[in-house]
Amino acid sequence: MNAVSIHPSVDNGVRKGDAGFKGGTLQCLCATDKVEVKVDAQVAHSHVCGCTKCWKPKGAAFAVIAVVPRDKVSVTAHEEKLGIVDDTATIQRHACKGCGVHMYGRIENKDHAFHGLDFVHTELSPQSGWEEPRFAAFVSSIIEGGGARPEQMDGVRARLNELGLTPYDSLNPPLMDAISTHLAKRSGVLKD
Ligand SMILES: N[C@@H](CCC(=O)N[C@@H](CSCO)C(=O)NCC(=O)O)C(=O)O
Ligand SMILES: [Zn+2]
Ligand SMILES: [Zn+2]
Repeated sequence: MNAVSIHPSVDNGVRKGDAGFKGGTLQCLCATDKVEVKVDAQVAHSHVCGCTKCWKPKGAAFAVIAVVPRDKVSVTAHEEKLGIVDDTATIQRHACKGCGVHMYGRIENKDHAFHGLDFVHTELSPQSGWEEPRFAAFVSSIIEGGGARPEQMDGVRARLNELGLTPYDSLNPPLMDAISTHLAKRSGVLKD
């Protein structure tokens, strides 16, 4: 049974980003007429994600994904090649119709805890210095997506721990708490 590749950018160890990094560009994988997206800030909450919806490079079980304020994200070339993958999903992923890469994911629902943040794949950038992934989300989902067999999961979680990417089967506690806090305020359970 072949070893599971977490993601090519972390399989040999996680390289730290630069605290002073101020952003850069993302490019799709088409050979010509690349879609280009400018991200004018360092990202936050970078993580590897095993969910079935996030774009992953070929052979990788996980995506690398992070968030950035939506007003820092702009499409600077070949916007005409972008289409929404699934407009019923919470995160509307704008993908290149040529190569399939997701250029940014946006939450349009104003009542969502993460409204105002876009999801981006920093590996699409020629610049280095982006915040490194710090945890692993939706680890069990890699079975659902075909990235691993159930009996490989102990090894996958051990490798994630070794890489310093604590594995969770949802998002990490701070992000899950943020979602829950938002819902508790909306329902009135949590006041002020
Ligand atoms: N088992 C499902 C879970 C998918 C899921 O909930 N993914 C999260 C995180 S994506 C980035 O971390 C999510 O918020 N999804 C909303 C959306 O994708 O629109 C599966 O794996 O499919
Ligand atoms: Zn493309
Ligand atoms: Zn995901």
